Amino acid sequence: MTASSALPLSRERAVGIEAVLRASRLCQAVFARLAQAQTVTKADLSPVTVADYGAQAVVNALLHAEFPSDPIVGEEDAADLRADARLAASVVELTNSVQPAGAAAMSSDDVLAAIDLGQYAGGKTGRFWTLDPIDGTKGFLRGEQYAVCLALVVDGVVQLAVQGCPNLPHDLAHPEEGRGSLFIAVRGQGAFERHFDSADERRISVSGVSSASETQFCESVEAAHSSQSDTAQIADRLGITRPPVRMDSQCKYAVIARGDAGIYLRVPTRADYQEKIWDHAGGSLLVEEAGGSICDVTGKPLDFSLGRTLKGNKGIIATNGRIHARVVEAVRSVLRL
Ligand SMILES: Nc1ncnc2c1ncn2[C@@H]1O[C@H](COP(=O)(O)O)[C@@H](OP(=O)(O)O)[C@H]1O
Ligand SMILES: [Mg+2]
Ligand SMILES: [Mg+2]
Ligand SMILES: [Mg+2]
Repeated sequence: MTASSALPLSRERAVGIEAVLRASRLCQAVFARLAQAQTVTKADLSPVTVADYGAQAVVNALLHAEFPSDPIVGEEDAADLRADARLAASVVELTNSVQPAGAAAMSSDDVLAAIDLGQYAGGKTGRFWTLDPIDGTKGFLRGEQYAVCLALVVDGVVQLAVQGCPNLPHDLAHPEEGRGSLFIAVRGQGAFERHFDSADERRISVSGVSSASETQFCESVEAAHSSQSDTAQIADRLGITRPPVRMDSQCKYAVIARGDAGIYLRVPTRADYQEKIWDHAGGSLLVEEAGGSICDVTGKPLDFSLGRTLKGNKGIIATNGRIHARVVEAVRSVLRL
């Protein structure tokens, strides 16, 4: 089923899908070409690859061509590329490799300027896009899960999500049967999945389990991003006996939205860490539109209106909805909140 063009945000939805598919193709090409993608280290010590820059250039350029007055809150900026001509040249080559046939090639200046369109501050009025060109860069580098995550925020509320998950199995129990899904949600219109090789969409919904002990929970692979000792205690308190599903990136939101797991926990490892809006905007809408619930570890709704970070929130709890209150109670009790 495909959403009718009469529905709200249908043009944004179609452009978002095209942008995320192009960026996902670019990332897959980088991984295939470079066993060890060229990486540089940003000030926060997170790895960033030529694919992160290229994917941000591709998405921003298309958004800017279609919606020239919409600002963009993107994770990356071109400062390191301006200081490294070789790195910049490989990003320019990559960006041009996924432009449609017949499109004029982007110059180095065009590509760097497109990346830097992502520096908007965000906030509570008007509309802006938020982009994580590769969420889960560490997963990408390991050949595991990562996601290209795009969302549209209007007056502080997420209205559209398009998320590409190139390595995600169509069926987690049968990874050999195919990988690569796109997840799409528009507020009020439901959540959908389509495979990379087909335009057919199917509506997805969260799992129907009504007891937390019967489900599995997901969390980060990286122990520095979420406290795995706290989540083990929370799982214990909920009577969950199955091991956690550890997965990088917002693919975790997709598997909650699709009903593969019932709970996603992200428990802060440091008091001063502020979650970034591009790490949660799209995923949170996917879960809500699939029938689930989301809040922070204190039970507060996520607030995307405060700038580039979720500075009013700490951590994340996303569930299938039916078990939400019970999970929030267990998290608060273990974390003594
Ligand atoms: N100390 C920390 N706590 C929580 N998240 C962190 C973190 N340091 C980095 N991150 C974020 O965790 C994201 C990956 O999420 P996950 O752990 O679910 O795979 C990273 O996104 P990028 O890979 O886009 O940089 C980064 O923004
Ligand atoms: Mg990063
Ligand atoms: Mg991220
Ligand atoms: Mg990223």
